[in-house]
Amino acid sequence: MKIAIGSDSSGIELKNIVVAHLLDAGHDVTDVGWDGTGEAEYSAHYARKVAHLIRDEDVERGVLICGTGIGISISANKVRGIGAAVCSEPYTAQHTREHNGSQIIAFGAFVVGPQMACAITDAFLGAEFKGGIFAERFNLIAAIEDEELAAASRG
Ligand SMILES: O=C(CO)[C@H](O)[C@H](O)[C@H](O)COP(=O)(O)O
Repeated sequence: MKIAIGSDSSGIELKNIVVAHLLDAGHDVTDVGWDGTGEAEYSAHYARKVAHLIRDEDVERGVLICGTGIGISISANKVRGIGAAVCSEPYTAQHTREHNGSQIIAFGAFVVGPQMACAITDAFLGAEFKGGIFAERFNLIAAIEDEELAAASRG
């Protein structure tokens, strides 16, 4: 599977572990940084890069890591059509793909250790969107975004 991954400075050690885990499993991984050189950007920067790769269909799924997973997931969710979910265990990671159609999983390096991070990632990648009633619910969420954008453009 084609997967993009990004983190801020707080998440870089865990990101490197997850990247190695994904490569071991045979995935095609695009690491958008931080790369450990120079000064790291705030997590929003890496969130946007991963979200754009998903939006442009260059990759199928994304993984984002910051200290808590919160700032980086909120940032990714600002990109139209993107669903990024913060998860601290595998059940929620599987569920958010199956029920919410999330394309990105996020977690915090201050919150989960390497084994849990890899288990969360595996559960997310192993799950598929169920469609049906969940597609109808997905569309209800998407409608909020569309209507808010339309309202903002009307001023
Ligand atoms: O982006 C975040 C929160 O919104 C992250 O959790 C950060 O990693 C956290 O705030 C720590 O930041 P720092 O600059 O690495 O100390």
